[in-house]
Amino acid sequence: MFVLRQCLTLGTKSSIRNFSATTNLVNLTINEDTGVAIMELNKPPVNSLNYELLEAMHRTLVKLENEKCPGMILTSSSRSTFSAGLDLLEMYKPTVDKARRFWSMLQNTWIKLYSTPYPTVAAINGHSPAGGCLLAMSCEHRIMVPDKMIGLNETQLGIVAPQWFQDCMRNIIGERQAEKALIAGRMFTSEEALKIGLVDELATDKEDLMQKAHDFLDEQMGLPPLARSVVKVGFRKDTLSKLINGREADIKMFLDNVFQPKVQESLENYIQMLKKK
Ligand SMILES: CCCC/C=C/CC(=O)SCCNC(=O)CCNC(=O)[C@H](O)C(C)(C)COP(=O)(O)OP(=O)(O)OC[C@H]1O[C@@H](n2cnc3c(N)ncnc32)[C@H](O)[C@@H]1OP(=O)(O)O
Repeated sequence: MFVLRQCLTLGTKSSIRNFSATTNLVNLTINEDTGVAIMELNKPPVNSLNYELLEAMHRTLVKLENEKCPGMILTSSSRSTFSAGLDLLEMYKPTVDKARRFWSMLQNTWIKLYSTPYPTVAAINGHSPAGGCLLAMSCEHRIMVPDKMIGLNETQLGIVAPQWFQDCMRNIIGERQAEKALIAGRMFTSEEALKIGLVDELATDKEDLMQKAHDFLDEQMGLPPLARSVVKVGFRKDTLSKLINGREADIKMFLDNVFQPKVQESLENYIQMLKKK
């Protein structure tokens, strides 16, 4: 196993097949011996989730499903950030069609990621606010490097985390902790996130992060896959069905919300603040 992992980090061609989604927004590396996939988000500088990145992720997840992927690590090519969440520019003064198309692709991608039968682990190598936190929470296991921030901070931006974002958090950290975190739009340090169970492990650095992610997958891939996946999907089905059966209502809620003048004002101020940093 050690030899294989070393091949993986060094990128030895004999055991690694590199598949790049047609855009390079997602780098997909599949280990030919183990089948383990590493899905690396690659939209510099901070992997903000715009339509194109979400679509590339969706396409990659469909490919992994078709190829009967045995396990997947979700990570980022950015040095500072796992994902900065939804691309604010997709929500700032969009047309109705653009906003609808964007939200629908976000739903598609989340449904695919949350319902994967195979084990998934988020190797969180940087900050992970809002939609970034959603991606991490949609994996089965979360490992994070120290001194970064994670959480659903929407309230602090004057926007509301959609119900399914909230449900994902509630499923992981429980009703009371989720209520407090969501009302405040609280961001947690890696260490705080570990304490409340929002992440499962801390890693010392990127190498340790990937090692721990592989260890998690090794353990999961040793379990009978069908039984494993039935239990996983069983636990997630209520949260999934709520969105799947209410997709149109969820889009409507997003559109009603995003076009409110107060929301547009908050987005504008926030974008300006980020640009001035
Ligand atoms: C209406 C209902 C919708 C409900 C749901 C919303 C869910 C969401 O996901 S909303 C998005 C929430 N995201 C955030 O609050 C994160 C904002 N970004 C940051 O806090 C920081 O960028 C960072 C901690 C992630 C990284 O910090 P770092 O110092 O490394 O990078 P920066 O210099 O801040 O940013 C670089 C560059 O990227 C732009 N940018 C950052 N985040 C976003 C984003 N989410 N969307 C679009 N663009 C983003 C930032 O403006 C900088 O751009 P320039 O280089 O042009 O200045």
